Amino acid sequence: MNAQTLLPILQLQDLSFAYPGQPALASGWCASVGEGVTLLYGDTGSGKSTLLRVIAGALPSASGTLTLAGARLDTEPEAYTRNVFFCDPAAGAFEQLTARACTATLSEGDAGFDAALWQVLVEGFSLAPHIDKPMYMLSTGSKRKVGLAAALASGRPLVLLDEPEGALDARSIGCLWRAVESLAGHAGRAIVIASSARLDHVPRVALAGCIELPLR
Ligand SMILES: Nc1ncnc2c1ncn2[C@@H]1O[C@H](COP(=O)(O)OP(=O)(O)OP(=O)(O)O)[C@@H](O)[C@H]1O
Repeated sequence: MNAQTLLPILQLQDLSFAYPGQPALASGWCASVGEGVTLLYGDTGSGKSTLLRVIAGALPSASGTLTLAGARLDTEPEAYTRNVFFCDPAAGAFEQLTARACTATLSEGDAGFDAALWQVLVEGFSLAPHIDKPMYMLSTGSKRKVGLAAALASGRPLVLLDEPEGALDARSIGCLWRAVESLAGHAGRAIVIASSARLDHVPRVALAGCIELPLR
């Protein structure tokens, strides 16, 4: 546990998780995530994606207390999950929706969704020609861009990004980090980026904290 804290947005207390028959990926773990960008760093297979899913409330077999922007996952699951953006559009749940409709679904209940920023990201990610196509017609990279544009335009207090550079072209990677940089200074907002790279190659994004796997 070595997350540094400004204002805690996410608090994890006594968190434990193991897949059936496997060693624990987290055991009695405590951490706070504050405003700005926190890196969730670890080698391939160390558990980054799993921990993002636990934090998103998508793996209910985890134990412990997770509190996000004042809402506890165990006692106020709807309020908790409304406060977090996490999605993997390449995973297949949105195949029959257009990219625009997928975005509308992902931003449901998000009063702070920034439609103007989303439009800028659609242009920056070269998504405009694809935005009214069904997701099944999009490449893996374009699907990931749809998810990233929705994530970065989200007004939810916590945004979880899993290997955000994956399958992106160089221009889109530039757009991604410019957006992350500008969001990093927003009060009441935290971005957790899972990556097997330390992000040293992104000098413009100053990290507020780093959580390193395996958790100790
Ligand atoms: N649904 C699952 N059921 C059982 N074991 C799983 C499942 N998903 C992942 N695992 C295992 O849990 C461990 C952590 O996987 P996870 O995908 O969270 O790691 P990661 O750090 O995100 O890896 P990568 O960098 O390759 O994405 C791995 O040993 C993986 O095989």
